[in-house]
Amino acid sequence: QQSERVTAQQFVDLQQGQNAHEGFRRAHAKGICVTGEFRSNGSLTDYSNAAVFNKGAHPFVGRFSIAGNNPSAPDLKAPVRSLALSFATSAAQQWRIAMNTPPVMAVSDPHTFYQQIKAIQSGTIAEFFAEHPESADFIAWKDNYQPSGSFAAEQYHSINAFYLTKDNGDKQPVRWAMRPTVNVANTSFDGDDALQNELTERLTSGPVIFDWVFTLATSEDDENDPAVGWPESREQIVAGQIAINDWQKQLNGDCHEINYDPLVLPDGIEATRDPILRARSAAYAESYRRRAVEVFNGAFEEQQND
Ligand code: HEM
Repeated sequence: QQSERVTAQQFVDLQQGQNAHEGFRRAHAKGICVTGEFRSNGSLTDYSNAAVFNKGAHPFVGRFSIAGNNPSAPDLKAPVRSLALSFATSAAQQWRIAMNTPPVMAVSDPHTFYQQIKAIQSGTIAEFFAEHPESADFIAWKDNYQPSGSFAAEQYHSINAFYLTKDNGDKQPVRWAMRPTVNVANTSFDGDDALQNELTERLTSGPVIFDWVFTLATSEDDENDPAVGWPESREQIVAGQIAINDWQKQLNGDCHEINYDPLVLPDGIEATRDPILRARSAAYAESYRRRAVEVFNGAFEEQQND
């Protein structure tokens, strides 16, 4: 059955909870800014006009985060870890990407996702899953997922599909993932900032590298449904590697004022009709508007004078 429709404001009200943390993102509130470059090998230029795929190095401003609305939450307790990237090849050609550790969502539309968040908050998620057969792929992932000891050792997924496009009208639906190049089963870091501290320590000895892997859908796959995984036999193309070189604390870092809106796309990448993408864009804008007003009104004045 179709869930009741919800607005971006209702989403953000629900996500921020009773006591909003002023000036912070209403979801993925705890994070760390990073910078680096995408070293493109040029292998996607047959599929897309996006300048980012031209062979060479393309800088980005990124952010590792954990899901949740609390900017001081314990890193190792979060069920989902995330990586966001922002490429700006020119003022008009920007690409904002926000990825999570699960490869799929548990539901296919925003209104049902709203009900899922309510179920998590009220402790009834088992009942929710029992009533939602479309959650099967998500649950299969969740049951096998072992959180690693490092942001560098997770695999981050686009979840939603997009089109790679060419000027001649060719359109290839894809999902992508950042595939880690290190294996870190556990960490010796503890405390609330274990993952951030592990990352900053790791970066003192060199960049953190991921392979950027694109999976090409066939006509058998529904690119508009983020809850259904695609068969492992689908063709994959490694477009190059992202290399993260440096970090900044989020409050004074370059990522803080970026809204990683998944509909900010350059020429050569287009949105699918997946309704979650529109809901994300609207909710991120609402969250951004709230935090921007609070920062303007002095939410961080004390911290910035430290
Ligand atoms: C309807 C579904 C969703 C809603 C309503 C939603 C909502 C939000 C909101 C309100 C923010 C804070 C934005 C800001 O203030 O800058 C956020 C951040 C984020 N979301 Fe979502 N989200 C949804 C689905 C997803 C999905 C499917 C993914 C992964 C592919 C995702 C990944 C992220 C990440 C990584 C961030 C943090 C980005 C950053 O570092 O700034 N979200 N989300």
